[in-house]
Amino acid sequence: MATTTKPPTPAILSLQGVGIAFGGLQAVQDVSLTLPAGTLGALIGPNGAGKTTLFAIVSGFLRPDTGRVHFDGQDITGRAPHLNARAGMARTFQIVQPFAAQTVRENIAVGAHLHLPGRAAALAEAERVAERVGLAAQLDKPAADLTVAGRKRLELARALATRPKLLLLDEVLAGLNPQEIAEMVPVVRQIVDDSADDGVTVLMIEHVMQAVMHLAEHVWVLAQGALIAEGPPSVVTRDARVIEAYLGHGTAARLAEMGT
Ligand SMILES: Nc1ncnc2c1ncn2[C@@H]1O[C@H](COP(=O)(O)OP(=O)(O)OP(=O)(O)O)[C@@H](O)[C@H]1O
Repeated sequence: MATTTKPPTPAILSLQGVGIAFGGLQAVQDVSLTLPAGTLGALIGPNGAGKTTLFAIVSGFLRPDTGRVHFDGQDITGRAPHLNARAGMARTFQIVQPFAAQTVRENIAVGAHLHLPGRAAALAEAERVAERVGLAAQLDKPAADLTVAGRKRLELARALATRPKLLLLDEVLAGLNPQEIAEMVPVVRQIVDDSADDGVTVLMIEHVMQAVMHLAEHVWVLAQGALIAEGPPSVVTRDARVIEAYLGHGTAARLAEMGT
C-alpha cells in the first residue's frame, strides 16, 4: 500500500545562533528558532529578557553581532527595515502612534500604499482591512478619537494593509482590559486562520499569558537574552525553568511542595 507523506511546512522565519550585546550587556544570546508558515508563535519572557531586541534584529532595526536570520527562504541578516517591509514583513510597536488628525481610513491606507500607489485603491484596501479587525464602523473617525483598544486595532490594520507574509506583533494586548482582550484574541487568531488571504504567519511578543494559551501554537521563552524553553503553551507554562524565570529562584520547588 502506498503511503503519502505530508511535505513539511516551510519555515517563514528562522534564526540561527542570533546574539547581540549593548556594551557589557548580552541582550540576546545564541537564539535559534524556526517559525513554520501559517502558524502563530509567541515570544514570552520577563521584563528585559530581550524580546523587543530580538524583534528589532528580525525586522532589521538592529544587526546582530552573531548568527543569521532567514525570512521566506532568504538570508536577511541586517537588511534594512524598509526592504524587509517590501518583502512582506510587518511590525507593530508597543507605543501606538497613529496620525491623530487623519481618519482611521487614511491611517490604514498609509500601510496599503506600500503596494498600492493609487489613492483610491489604497483607501478601498483600507476598508477591506478595517472589516477584518472590527474597525469598519470607525472608518471616518479621526484616529485621535479612538479608544486604546481601537488604536491597537488600528495598529494591527496598518500592518495588515501592507499585505505581510509575516506579522510581528509587539504587545498588541497591552493596556487592554479583560473584555477588550477577549474581543481582540479572535481578531488576531482570524488573521492567521483566514484562508481567503494568502496566509499570514504571526510572531507575537505577549505578556498576557491567558491570551498566549488561547492563541499560540508554539511558544519560545526568553530569559536574560537566552532561550530557556519552547513548545506548546500548555507544556511551556508548566516548565520549572519558566516558572523560576517569572517568579524567582526556588518557586518551582515551593509550588511542588505545596502540591500545586
Ligand atoms: N539600545 C539599547 N542599548 C542598551 N541596552 C539596551 C538597548 N535596548 C535594550 N537594551 C537592554 O537589553 C535588555 C533587553 O531589553 P528588551 O527591551 O529587548 O527586553 P524585553 O524582553 O523586550 O523587555 P520588556 O518586556 O520590558 O519590553 C534590557 O536589559 C535592556 O535594558
